[in-house]
Amino acid sequence: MDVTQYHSHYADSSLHIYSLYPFLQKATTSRIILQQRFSANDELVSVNKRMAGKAVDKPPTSAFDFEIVEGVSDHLRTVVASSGQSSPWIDPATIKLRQRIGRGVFGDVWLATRHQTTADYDEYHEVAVKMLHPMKEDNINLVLDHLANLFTQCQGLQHVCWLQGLSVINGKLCIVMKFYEGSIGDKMARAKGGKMSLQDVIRYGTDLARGIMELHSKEILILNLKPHNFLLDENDHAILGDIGIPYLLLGVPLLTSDMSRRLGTPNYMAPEQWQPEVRGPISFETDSWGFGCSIVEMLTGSQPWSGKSVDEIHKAVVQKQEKPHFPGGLPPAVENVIIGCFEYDFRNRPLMGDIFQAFLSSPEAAYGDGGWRELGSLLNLDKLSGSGYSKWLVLKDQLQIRDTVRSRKPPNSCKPENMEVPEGTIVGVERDTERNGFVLVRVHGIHDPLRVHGSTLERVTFGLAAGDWVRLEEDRKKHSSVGILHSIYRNGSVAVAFIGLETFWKGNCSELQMAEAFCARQFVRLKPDTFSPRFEWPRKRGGDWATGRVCQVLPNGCLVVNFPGMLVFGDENSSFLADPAEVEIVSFNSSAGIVKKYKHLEDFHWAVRPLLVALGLFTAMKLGLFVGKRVGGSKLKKGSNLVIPIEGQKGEVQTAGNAAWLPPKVANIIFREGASVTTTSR
Ligand SMILES: Nc1ncnc2c1ncn2[C@@H]1O[C@H](COP(=O)(O)OP(=O)(O)OP(=O)(O)O)[C@@H](O)[C@H]1O
Repeated sequence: MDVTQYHSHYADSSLHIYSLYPFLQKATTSRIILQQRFSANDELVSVNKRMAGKAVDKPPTSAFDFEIVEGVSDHLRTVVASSGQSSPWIDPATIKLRQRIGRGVFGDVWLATRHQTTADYDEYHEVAVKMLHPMKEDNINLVLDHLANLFTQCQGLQHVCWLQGLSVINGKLCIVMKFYEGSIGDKMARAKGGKMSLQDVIRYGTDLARGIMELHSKEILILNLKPHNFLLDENDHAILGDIGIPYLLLGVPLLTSDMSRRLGTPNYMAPEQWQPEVRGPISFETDSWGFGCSIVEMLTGSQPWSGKSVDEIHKAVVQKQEKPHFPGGLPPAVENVIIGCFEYDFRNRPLMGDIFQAFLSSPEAAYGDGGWRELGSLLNLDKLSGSGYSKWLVLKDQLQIRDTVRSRKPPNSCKPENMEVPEGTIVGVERDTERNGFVLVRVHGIHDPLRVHGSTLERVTFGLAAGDWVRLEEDRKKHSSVGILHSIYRNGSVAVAFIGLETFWKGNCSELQMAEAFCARQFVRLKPDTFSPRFEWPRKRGGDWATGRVCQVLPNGCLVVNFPGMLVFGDENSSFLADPAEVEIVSFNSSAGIVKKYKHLEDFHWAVRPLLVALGLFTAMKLGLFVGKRVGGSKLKKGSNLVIPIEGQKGEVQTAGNAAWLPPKVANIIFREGASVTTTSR
């Protein structure tokens, strides 16, 4: 293929972008030819001059002396849109990189010039080019495919950075975008104290929530929300500058990758974002966390977790489950929604629509001059978040007439505790309280419908409700076979979270079976047929697998397990993860025989065994002394305390009182009988 064929090839808009890759090497040649054509063609110069108000005087001769047509004309936008854009391809020869303006984990951003020419006009425009880091050749087609899809999805979105096309320059994939005036991050850097007025935060926040909703409606997650990725247009509107590159590159190995930062920028990353296949999956609500962090930064002028290393942030967010601090005194709706953004379990966070509503309902006008009035000290959100289901979780499913419903189980519980509605059908929804109101439920055997608050009910479709534990009929190696159902639509399509998957598994409820539920405080051990568990699992002294206690259930069913029966020293890891498909529940009742029951008792606390051993010795001693005294003729009155002489001790010491050093549960077990044992010195 010669250069002419190559150009006509690209002109064919139906051409699929990844079929172009083998010919990219020729791009440099084609650029030279294009420039020669310009230099020789005075006609084109006069065409330029005819472009009202946007003419350039002479054609550029090098990569750095283009004259720029200010802004991006609507004309160009129309041309791009009307070209059908079935091929988003931009000839690399028409792009001149001028200056690098940023370097991120996924690539560099360049200020560049794009040359566009038709029979009627000839224009040079400033564009921004996001040049992705090099990747293995095998992956290029896959990423191009994703990019082409992203490009199509993003066309016409109002609050998202305008993508002009895709190209490959020097073998690197490039996203060509409109060049914007600057970012919110830049504006903050110039502002006093590095922060913004509440008025601006609410105004920009509303714009951004709109942009995020636009992308979410196309099933695109952004995963990299931060003030430097919020661009400002010529009308001072905030535009989403990152169109979900981390999401796009999910699972694609990059040649130069910092794995800890592959899924976003640490300061803004949600707990599940650090290891989505273990603590995930990532979801729309992952962006709610990033949005919350960005708003906090815009309000305070300091980055969440500023001054902490990546490891420290990981520890704070993922392990200690800490939340960023933010100032009080915000409009109540905004404050509530931001508190919700920092829920550890993403199901309890608001969706972007909820955030948008909260920002929209907080008119900045109510705050006078828009000055930031900081009321009180920083709020620690740890204290604010309550237990139980959040309002945001309940709002995610709107009940409708004819839905089958049942009472919701309390959170962290396997069994329903108050089944006011074991199963019923919605026959009425209160209209004036649509989003969070009462419903009428017809329950079998009860004459009149019950009036119940919608938040206490969950929808049951084909026998399943969100939150149920499910098993995939077909066993798949990559991910666990047991997971948690997150949503079930009325047509039976489902989204399930499984360990091993970074995003939801989507399918039909007919592929699922109910699975045994796990909840906090249950004891679990590896199933006998599990020889190499997915996660590290400790062994007892004898070499058998230890039994642990579930302290948390993650949204994908991953169990966080502690081992109270094992003594932990210093910094040793005290909590482990477990795949629910690999463990079984252990309980006193299910432990057959006295030996197994005793062994299970040892799982409650590491001190049980030494104490019982000590108690056994002690009892033996008591018995020995008693027998000795009987033999020696001394008589103890019935009911009197047993007195044990101890060398060198003065006064009476109640051993039961000494149980204060014991953990309370162990103390209860051992001293439950209320035996009074006294020691005294001779
Ligand atoms: N279309 C654009 N117009 C103007 N400036 C842009 C555009 N896109 C990005 N920028 C700016 O370029 C800089 C670098 O952006 P980039 O997104 O690559 O870096 P980053 O935000 O540091 O890292 P990353 O997003 O990869 O985590 C940012 O300051 C951003 O504001």
